[in-house]
Amino acid sequence: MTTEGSAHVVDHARAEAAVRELLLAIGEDPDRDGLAETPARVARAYGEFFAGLRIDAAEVLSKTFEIAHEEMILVRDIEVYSMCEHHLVPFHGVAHVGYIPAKDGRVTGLSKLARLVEVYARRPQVQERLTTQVADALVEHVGAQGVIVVVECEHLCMSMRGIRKPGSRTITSAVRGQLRDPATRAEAMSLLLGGKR
Ligand SMILES: Nc1nc2c(ncn2[C@@H]2O[C@H](COP(=O)(O)OP(=O)(O)OP(=O)(O)O)[C@@H](O)[C@H]2O)c(=O)[nH]1
Ligand SMILES: [Zn+2]
Repeated sequence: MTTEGSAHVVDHARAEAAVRELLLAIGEDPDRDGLAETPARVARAYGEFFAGLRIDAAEVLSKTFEIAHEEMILVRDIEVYSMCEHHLVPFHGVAHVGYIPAKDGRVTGLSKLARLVEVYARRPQVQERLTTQVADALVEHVGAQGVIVVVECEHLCMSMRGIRKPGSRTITSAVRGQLRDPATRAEAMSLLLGGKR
């Protein structure tokens, strides 16, 4: 998980004051034993939740290497934890990221695909933007000739509040370049769903 340096991503004093205010707003006593350290804990947790705001996708994808592979590379079932920007509650699920390398056959490390998902998930987000940002970063920084990103998440803002429909899952996809071609896209989808359905 990409949480390195996360302790520094929020203004702790400000976050702690805000959490204390929230506790007062809901009618709690922020000084009672169990809550006394909560503002500090929440500030640290927010440092992790939003660590992606301070990580540059270009840097994550800066190292590539030559393996002369010109076919699709797909990493499936990358766990996603993000925060809905409307309600600041989590949405979570999986991302599948596939790409066709640049013409020069240079690829990025497999773990970097998961790190890339983290960069954009660990921000106030909507699922559509997360999906397109991951796709666009692979085109921009790796020179991918084609990209497919599929994200499938449950939004707690739809489960534990509001419409209260636990178990509903939202699926978003983004395709770029050669993956727009129906045959290539069909191959990607079969790899993506392979062994699952
Ligand atoms: N498109 C999209 N919508 C999202 C995402 N996360 C949450 N939402 C939706 O954002 C909308 C915000 O709607 P509002 O009417 O402004 O807020 P609300 O009154 O809290 O809405 P309800 O959730 O319907 O109670 C809701 O319909 C949420 O389901 C997301 O990732 N993508
Ligand atoms: Zn929400």
